[in-house]
Amino acid sequence: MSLLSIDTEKTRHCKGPDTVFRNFLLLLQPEFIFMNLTTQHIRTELERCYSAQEAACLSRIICCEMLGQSTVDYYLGKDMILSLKEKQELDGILSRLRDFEPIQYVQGTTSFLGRTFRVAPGVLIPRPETEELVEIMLKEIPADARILDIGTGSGCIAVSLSKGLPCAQVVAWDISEEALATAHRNNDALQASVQFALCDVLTCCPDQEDRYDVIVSNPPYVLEKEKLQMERNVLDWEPSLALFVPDTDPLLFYRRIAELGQKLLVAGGKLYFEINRAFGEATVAMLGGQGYANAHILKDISGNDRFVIAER
Ligand SMILES: C[S@@+](CC[C@H](N)C(=O)[O-])C[C@H]1O[C@@H](n2cnc3c(N)ncnc32)[C@H](O)[C@@H]1O
Repeated sequence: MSLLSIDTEKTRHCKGPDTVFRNFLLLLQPEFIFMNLTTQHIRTELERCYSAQEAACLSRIICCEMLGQSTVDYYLGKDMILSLKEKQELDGILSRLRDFEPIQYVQGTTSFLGRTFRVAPGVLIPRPETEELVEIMLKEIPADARILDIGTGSGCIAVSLSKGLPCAQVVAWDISEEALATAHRNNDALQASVQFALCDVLTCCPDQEDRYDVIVSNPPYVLEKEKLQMERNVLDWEPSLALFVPDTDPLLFYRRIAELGQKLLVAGGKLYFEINRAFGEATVAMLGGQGYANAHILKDISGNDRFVIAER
C-alpha cells in the first residue's frame, strides 16, 4: 500500500534545466508530435492540476480505455469524432479528475494480478505491493489451505488466492459493509469462492472451532502524522478507515491479529502481513514476544521492508 504516488509537486513546479529536460522527454513521446484536438483538449484541462507526465498518462487512459480509441490510432494522433453523449462523458471525467479523484474510481475498476477488480470510493484501491504479497503466498501455501484474509477491502487478496488455489477454502472479513459489497461483486464477477463476513477484528470473538492454515492481512497501517506527506487523491478520496492507525499504536492491528492467530491458526500455521515500512523490526519483535517462530521481514520491489511472515 504505497500511498505516495508520482511526486506531482516536484514535477509541476520544476524550473530551469529540469523543465528543459522534461520538455525534451515529452518530445520523445509520439503522441506529443501527433497530438489530436481531443488529446490536446484533455491535456490542457488536466495540466491545470497535474504534471505534464501525469496528464499524458491520464489522457491515454481516457482515450484508449474509456472512450474506446484504439492505441494505434491514439499514438498516430488520429482525431476522435465524439458524439454529444461522449463529449458530456468526457467533460464528466475531466471534472472528476480535476477534483483529484483517483482515475481508478473514475473508471470504476483497477487491475490486480492481471484481473479486473471493481473499486469505488469507500474501498481502498489495491496497490502493487499487495500484488507482490499475493505472489509470495501463491508460491508458499499448500493448494488446499484454509485461509483467512482480515480487512479484505475490494477482496483483491482473498479473490486472487481463491482463483490461484482453487482447492483452498478462503474466508474474508471486513468491518466495512461498503467494502464487503464490492468484494462480493468481485468474487461473483471473477467466479471465485470466498466466504465473506462482516467483522470488527479489534472486538470480535471468533468461533473457537474455526481453524486456519494461513491468516493474511494488509490492515490500516499509515500513521496519522504521515497524512502530511500524502497526495490529495489519496487523502480526499480513499477511506480513512482503510488507511490510518493512531500514531500512539502503530501495531494495533498486527498485535490483535497475532493474538487471534494463537487461537485460530493450526500449529505451524502462518501469518502473512503487509506492513508500514517503518515498523518491520517492531512487528517481528512483537510476534517473537507472542511466541511465533521464524518471524522475518521481506522487502518489496522498491527495497522497502514491506512484508512480515511468521509461523505459529
Ligand atoms: C489497507 S485496507 C486493505 C484492503 C485490501 N485487503 C487490500 O489489500 O487492498 C484495510 C482494510 O481493513 C478494513 N478494516 C479497518 N478496520 C477494521 C477492523 N477493525 N476490522 C476489520 N476490518 C477493518 C478496512 O475497511 C479496509 O478494507
